[in-house]
Amino acid sequence: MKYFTTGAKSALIDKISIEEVGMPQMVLMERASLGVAGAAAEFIKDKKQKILTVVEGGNNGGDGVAAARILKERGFNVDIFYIGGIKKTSEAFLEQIKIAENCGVKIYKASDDYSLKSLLVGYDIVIDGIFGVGLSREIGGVQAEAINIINDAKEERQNDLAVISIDIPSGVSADNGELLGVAVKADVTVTFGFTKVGMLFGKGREYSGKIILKDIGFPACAVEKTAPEYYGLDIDDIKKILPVRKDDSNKGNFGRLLIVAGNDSIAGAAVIAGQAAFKAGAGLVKIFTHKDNRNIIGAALPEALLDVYEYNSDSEESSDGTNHSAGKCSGKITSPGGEQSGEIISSTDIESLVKWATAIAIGPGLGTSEKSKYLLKAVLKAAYENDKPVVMDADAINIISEDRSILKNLRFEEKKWIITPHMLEMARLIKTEDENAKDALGRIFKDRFEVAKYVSNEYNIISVLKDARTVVSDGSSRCFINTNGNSGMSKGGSGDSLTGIIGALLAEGMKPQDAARAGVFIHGAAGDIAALKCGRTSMTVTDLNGVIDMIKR
Ligand SMILES: NC(=O)C1=CN([C@@H]2O[C@H](COP(=O)(O)OP(=O)(O)OC[C@H]3O[C@@H](n4cnc5c(N)ncnc54)[C@H](O)[C@@H]3O)[C@@H](O)[C@H]2O)[C@@H](O)CC1
Ligand SMILES: [K+]
Repeated sequence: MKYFTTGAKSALIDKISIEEVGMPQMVLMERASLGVAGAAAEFIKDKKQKILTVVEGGNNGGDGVAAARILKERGFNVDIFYIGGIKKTSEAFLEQIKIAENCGVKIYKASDDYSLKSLLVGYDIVIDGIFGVGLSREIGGVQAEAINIINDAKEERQNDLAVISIDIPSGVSADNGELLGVAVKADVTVTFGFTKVGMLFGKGREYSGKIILKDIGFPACAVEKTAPEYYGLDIDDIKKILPVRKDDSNKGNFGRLLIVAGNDSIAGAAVIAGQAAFKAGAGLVKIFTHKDNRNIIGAALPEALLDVYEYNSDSEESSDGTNHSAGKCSGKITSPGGEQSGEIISSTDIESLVKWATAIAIGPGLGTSEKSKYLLKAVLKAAYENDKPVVMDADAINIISEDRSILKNLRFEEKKWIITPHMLEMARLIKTEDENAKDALGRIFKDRFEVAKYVSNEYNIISVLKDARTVVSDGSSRCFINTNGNSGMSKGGSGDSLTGIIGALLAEGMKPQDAARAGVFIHGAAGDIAALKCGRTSMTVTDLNGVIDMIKR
């Protein structure tokens, strides 16, 4: 397991390490600077290249000054530009300036009328030590000017100017990846102890470039005392929570997943979810879908069991009952305004389908018509009454967004169900009456963890907030952040695949929180293998589904 820290948590780890454990600040700073110098030396290679370390007067600047001194001692051609615009310079920074001057490092001060713009022309590399995790508000004035000069020079000179940020690109919020006014666009960021949460998401991710994580010796007791909330898992952690597939077993040992998906003439989502479920290890998969999909799904996924329903609206001739002799009526549907009515006819009633399953996945391609609403409500009610785990995605979420009482009325004592909205679906799910989806989306970007946590507690379920980095919340203060996966997965069907994987893991008996975390991890890892095999541009969800089993091996 690895932790990710916010700005406040990083500062607290510093503080406890220094004030309570007794680590001298200058020791931590020296180790941080050695880390920066080492990473920079590896990146630079040609010692003739000229490096300009641009600093402010906080501890991030202190790291910058110390790194410049270490690089100089190692024979690199390095100078410092000191902006000098913050009110309170840190003592460590001032001490580092003294040491650097004693070691003969040239320091250009803006207060001596040196211009960063003119100076920068003569340099090949910028080391950014302007702000670190102490950044607390929008950047303006001289620091914004310096950052714009660096970014403009980078834009103009592209690969002829490299930018290395210390700890976090100056201007990126360590908490959510948003830019506080302006931010340095780095090629490389050398970060200390823990990757900052803001470097994983949105602009923060883009601006960080390649992230190099350096252990600078924060004592474990200091870290534990701060109880970091955000964490990631690696393949070994995931393997520990996956069910063991014993040799002495049969298909009945690996669960029965009921997938309620598809709509008249929409079969693809059900096929993708079913494929993924088999690949993720489900013993039996039954798809419950519209009768029109029978032949397509039967041909595309012959290993799946299939149960179909027929929908007769009142306006159709077949609604006279004559066609129903072979079927059981699952329910009559009337829209609230009475504008649409009809009935769902299936050979197996919904209660029996749900009872057969060890878990249920519902939503892919389901549609949002009255018929789809009826199906969702009937399946969830039966699942609730029969104590079955459920994963809900896509149209299931869209329907719930319109009528949140569906979920609110089915609250278990424990969190047994999983919901997997992407950012827009989440926005629809949380938006208040006087808010539009765009504003709700803005709230998610500001604090996705809080939103995921809110949904988890509001409905007493596990929430999986899907994005380039997916977050899983069980409603506690701790959140899992998944860091694998790639842009090749941003394609139609990707969510259906995740639903199938999570459904399979639930059906195999995993706890919902574990099924959600492992499902998201397996999905991302399979996406990475598919990208290696086929390339991000051309990989498809079928390619991803095809390699799911490789992660479980
Ligand atoms: N404290 C420690 O012991 C260590 C700190 N380290 C470094 O120190 C950094 C944190 O240092 P600091 O806490 O001094 O903070 P920073 O160096 O990030 O920022 C300096 C100061 O700028 C001011 N400031 C914040 N936002 C501003 C804005 N928008 N405009 C103008 N001024 C603003 C604040 O007063 C802040 O303290 C880390 O990111 C890391 O690089 C490392 O040396 C490891 C050890
Ligand atoms: K920085």
